[in-house]
Amino acid sequence: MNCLSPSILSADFSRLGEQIRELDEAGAQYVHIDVMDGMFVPSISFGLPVIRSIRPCTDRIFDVHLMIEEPGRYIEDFVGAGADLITVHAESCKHLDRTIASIKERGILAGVALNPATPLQTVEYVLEKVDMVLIMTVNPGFGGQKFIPYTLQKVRDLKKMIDARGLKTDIEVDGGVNLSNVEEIMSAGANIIVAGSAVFNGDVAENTQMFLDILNS
Ligand SMILES: O=C(CO)[C@H](O)[C@H](O)COP(=O)(O)O
Ligand SMILES: [Fe+2]
Repeated sequence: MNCLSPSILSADFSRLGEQIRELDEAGAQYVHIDVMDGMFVPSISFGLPVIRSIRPCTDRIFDVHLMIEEPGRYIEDFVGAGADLITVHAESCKHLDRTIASIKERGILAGVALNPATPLQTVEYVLEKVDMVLIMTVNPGFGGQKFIPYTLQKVRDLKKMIDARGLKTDIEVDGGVNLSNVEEIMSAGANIIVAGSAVFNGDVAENTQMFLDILNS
């Protein structure tokens, strides 16, 4: 199934609850929550108290993308705050296998993210252990960047790797996705689509609906 995961990094934070309810009513299946620590990536976004406070706004899947150093230190806290799916960057974990196990032990979904230049081989041995692989299609740290074209081939190669093993692992793409390139990205094999600026710039409900029409076509 194809799902939309709007990134609230581009939301109007003064009306965050209201905007999340708008996404929910428009039918977005996930809410993508970008946590940045100013170390793994240059920016600092928001963290646990914000996630806790928006949790009552929707029952949609909280898709928490941790762009923080050694995320293994905080898994319990993010589960407690309401995460349904936690994605950690392979580049940020000294012990990726242990961090994935710590997410799965808590009964939620686990994802592993790769920066654009990180080889797919990095997930080769843990592929069976995760529910999702997130292919970064921009360098992480900011919303509103331009999609990096070579990452499309990476999505195709990952899809091949997953199919060859008979797995059903989800492929999420994140960064620079818009209404003009989303079809090509889905054709490459992605089934969970993150979009921040393309959803929140303009009419949120209308943009969500336009993405969902493409995802469901
Ligand atoms: O992880 C991210 C940045 O590191 C964001 O999820 C991503 O950039 C979404 O924003 P946009 O769709 O505007 O590119
Ligand atoms: Fe993200």
